Amino acid sequence: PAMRLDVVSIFPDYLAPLELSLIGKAREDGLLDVRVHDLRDFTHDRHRTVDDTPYGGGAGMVMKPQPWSEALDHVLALDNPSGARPHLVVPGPGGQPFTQALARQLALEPWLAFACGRYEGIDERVYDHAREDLGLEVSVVSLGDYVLNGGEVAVLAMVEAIGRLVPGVIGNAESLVEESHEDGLLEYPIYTKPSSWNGREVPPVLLSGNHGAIAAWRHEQRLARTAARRPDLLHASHAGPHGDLEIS
Ligand SMILES: N#Cc1c(-c2ccc3ccn(Cc4ccc(CN5CCOCC5)cc4)c3c2)n[nH]c1N
Repeated sequence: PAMRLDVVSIFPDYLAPLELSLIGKAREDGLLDVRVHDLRDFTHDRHRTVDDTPYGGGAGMVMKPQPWSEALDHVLALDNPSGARPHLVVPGPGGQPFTQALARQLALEPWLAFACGRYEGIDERVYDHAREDLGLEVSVVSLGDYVLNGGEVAVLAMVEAIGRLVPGVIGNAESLVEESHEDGLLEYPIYTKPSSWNGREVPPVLLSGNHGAIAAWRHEQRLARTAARRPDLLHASHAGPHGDLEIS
């Protein structure tokens, strides 16, 4: 059965890229069932109001609870005769870090619903309502330590990271194995034809056909790159036989 992904946003067009390329193809192949909903469809005033001023003062606006409550009811009722429950994922600057490990966990779930906030965020009672009244698991997740204006960009990234882990979405499965962050080291440099370009040569070892030497060179390159760019990812298990981190 397809993995179902619902996204609620006041900017549904922001999610249009999910109709393209890999995710788009996975949708055509019935591997992913992606539905985008406009939060304003769940307002009832003439101005389709979704925000208001914060109690207790402070800058900016807060998203009102009622539209979110009706949007979640709609998502839960749509094509859901069994009454199954989605895992509600809410992007937020204060959320738990979105990592490859979390992407792998979420890729195992049959149904994810994403709430894209804007302004200063969503009234806290929506989270309480979702957990306590709707019985949903709710996770607040952050892309990283920088400030965005809303959750849509984060959902595009999360849906791509999660979607590509769903079996069948990526053609050759082996490309999923050899990739950064899977065993904690960054990736090695990659090259393709021509072997000489702009007076620059491809490292000869890669043309040697000596697969042992190629594997050793690639591991060495991954260690060096990780040491240079992400020393935080290096730990004892990457030390060489001499107990040192073999970095040239
Ligand atoms: N994922 C992810 C994100 C987001 C993200 C995700 C969702 C929403 C919804 C609204 N915004 C805007 C926004 C920005 C900053 C703040 C903090 N406030 C603290 C108190 O002072 C005022 C500011 C709140 C809301 C969002 C931002 N940002 N960065 C990530 N990695």
